[in-house]
Amino acid sequence: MIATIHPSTIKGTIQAPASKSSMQRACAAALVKTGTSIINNPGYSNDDRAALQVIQQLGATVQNENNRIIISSKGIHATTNEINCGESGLGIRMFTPLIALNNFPININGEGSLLQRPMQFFDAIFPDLNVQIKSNNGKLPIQVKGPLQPANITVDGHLSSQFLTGLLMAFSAAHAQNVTITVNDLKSKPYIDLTLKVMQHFCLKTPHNNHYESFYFDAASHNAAQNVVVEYTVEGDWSGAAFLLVAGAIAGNITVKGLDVDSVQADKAILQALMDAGAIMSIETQQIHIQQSSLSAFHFNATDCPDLFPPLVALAAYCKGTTVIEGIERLAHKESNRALTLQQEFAKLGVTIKLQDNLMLVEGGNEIKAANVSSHHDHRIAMACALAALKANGAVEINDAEAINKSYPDFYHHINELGAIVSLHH
Ligand SMILES: O=C(O)C1=C[C@@H](OP(=O)(O)O)[C@@H](O)[C@H](O)C1
Ligand SMILES: C=C(OP(=O)(O)O)C(=O)O
Repeated sequence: MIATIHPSTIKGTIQAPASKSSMQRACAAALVKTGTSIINNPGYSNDDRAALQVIQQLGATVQNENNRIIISSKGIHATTNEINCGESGLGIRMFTPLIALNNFPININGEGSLLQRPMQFFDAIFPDLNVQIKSNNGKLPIQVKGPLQPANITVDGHLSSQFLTGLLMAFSAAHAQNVTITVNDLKSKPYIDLTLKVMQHFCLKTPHNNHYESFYFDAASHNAAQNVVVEYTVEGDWSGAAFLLVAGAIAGNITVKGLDVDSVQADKAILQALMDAGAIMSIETQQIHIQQSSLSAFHFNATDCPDLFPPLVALAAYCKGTTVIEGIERLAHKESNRALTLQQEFAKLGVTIKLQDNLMLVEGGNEIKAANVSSHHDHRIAMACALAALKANGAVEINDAEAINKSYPDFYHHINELGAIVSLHH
């Protein structure tokens, strides 16, 4: 699909999408909990759909009912030996340790960019947890045979927090007692806060977090709250809403609803970047108002919130001066190599991006040019280019525009509802 975005001004009120980080964790927690769980405000991005599929293959039943999902689980009992996690990095890294709780061989695969993303963490750690693993040189497909048994281990957290999220869930499911996961150099820390928060909400045994350096499951035995029906409301998504807020700062006068300013989501940090850029905003408990203003270059460290790079680059393109964003090492293994794809596609829009050590330097404030760009099948690159288009000197055509379905299927509709001129064609 091609999305053509014409120069536009946007105004009005819009609801933030459901967070796939919150939704996918809720699916996993509902599977681990046993009994009945109710999920309100469910997401329906491709990653969310993949998570619902996986928990059913692991024995849960899922019922859709008027904007809520009812999940029943009797614990983890795989009903198949072939599980596909779609294109979701979190999905595969969170569910693989849960899949490994079964005692027979299961093949795990994925789709699209996920086939290129690193999984060697599992090759390194699983033998210490009684899990036999065969991988394709540290990539998909992989085969695991458990059952996983919690043990004291030391893991490397620098590549991704997602593997740790999976281990924390699986240790909890296996009723870990008196066991510690030690983590070196953990990145994306707030995502672990979200994992622990969801685990707690679902009454799962939750470890003590010792400054993100170790996670200790104490000696207490945990009686799963089988008969308690847990109700969970999926949080509004700061990662997707970051694109709306930046769109507002570039071209708007808009209000975004449904975001929790007290959320532990990493990408809530977009507010700081917008303030540093001089955006005019009013932040209230349940809504954020933001309008176009003159913007200036800023300095931001995105090491722990790497998904903000694409909207930050679109913002920086409209900020006078050179914006510096730290943390490009975190971008190499996302849906695309995002430092390079941002550099390549924004060059077509007339924006120079330099990559220097761990820094990205964006030269902003010049006219954005009409261009034909590619998403590289990366949802966040597609959305970043759409924002850049809002005040360009002509239309911007985005190829492979359907990539947005991975996290934010309503994105083009939402900006169109706000008045952006968008045409979608095949
Ligand atoms: O746990 C999560 O929900 C996520 C963690 C982050 O990954 P890393 O921990 O690999 O940075 C983030 O980039 C990803 O989009 C979602
Ligand atoms: C990298 C992302 O997701 P995941 O790692 O879960 O595929 C993302 O949403 O930008």
